[in-house]
Amino acid sequence: MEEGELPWLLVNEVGGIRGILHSHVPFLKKHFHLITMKEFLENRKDVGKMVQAIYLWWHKPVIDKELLQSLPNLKVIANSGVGMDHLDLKLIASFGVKMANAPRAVSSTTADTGMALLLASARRLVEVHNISISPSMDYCEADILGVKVAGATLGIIGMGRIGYKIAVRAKAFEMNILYHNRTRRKVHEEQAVGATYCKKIDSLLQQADFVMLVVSLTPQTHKLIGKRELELMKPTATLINISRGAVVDQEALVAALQTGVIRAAALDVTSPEPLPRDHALLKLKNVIITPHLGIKTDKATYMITEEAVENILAALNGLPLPSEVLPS
Ligand SMILES: O=C(O)C(=O)CO
Repeated sequence: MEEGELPWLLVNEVGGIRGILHSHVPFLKKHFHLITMKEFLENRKDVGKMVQAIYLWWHKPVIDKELLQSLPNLKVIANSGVGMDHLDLKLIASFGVKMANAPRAVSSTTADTGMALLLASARRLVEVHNISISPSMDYCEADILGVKVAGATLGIIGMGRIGYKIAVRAKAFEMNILYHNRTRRKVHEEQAVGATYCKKIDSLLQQADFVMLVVSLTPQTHKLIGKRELELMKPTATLINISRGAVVDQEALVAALQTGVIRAAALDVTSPEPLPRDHALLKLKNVIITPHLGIKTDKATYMITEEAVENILAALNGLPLPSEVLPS
């Protein structure tokens, strides 16, 4: 690379379903020479050795051994979100490549998504919207009775940054808050949001009216919520998932929703995404599904790009990465 030339940043595409947003391009171009996967694949040899960084947008491009081998000067991969379960962290590290995520940018907006799903499910917003726009607009009162949120108990499984921000929001909605986390929060943090620690998930499941999943997907959390756990929940309880689809045994969830083991589910994440159009979950009235809305607001996505740039520039300048992720 010539002195003064911008470092080369590989992105999947610009625009489209899996491309970075057009509105982020001017900012990225201030710092990098942008190159898309299509341009890279057309001229692998010449472009490959120029690329020093990758910005992953919604898990794309796929990082595999072949790609890593074709990028001999790659220094860093920045992810446009907090979950890194789509990456083989050990493989990437074995190429001497650093990795970063974007925890600062994502937490408030993802917490908002969780609360939006909780409220929408409690008050059956999708069902009543459909009633409201139907030609007959006919309903009896029982059709629209929801669940009272104030005074209800929310069980948060995963009390990291996002989980904590959900607790902040739930407190404002006058909910009682239980949480489970690998490590207990400090007492003053618990007190600030009025949250009670449950060492055992089972006790949280038995008490909560709403259970919100906010854990990362790891081998330990894969199918964390299965038939047994669903059966521990109250028949009046609602499951909300904003983590990853694979944290729930989806077949068990379908059965639980069909047979009244639990009241309802609100899912921002499924496995796979999107679900096949004939999937049983899409046919249930007591389910709300959103398309991994997570962080998707204009401001939060822009902040993610800013956080990614900050991490990439740190890595390229040999400085500590503000949000480095190490293989466990
Ligand atoms: O940050 C992430 O990994 C998300 O999935 C946000 O929804």
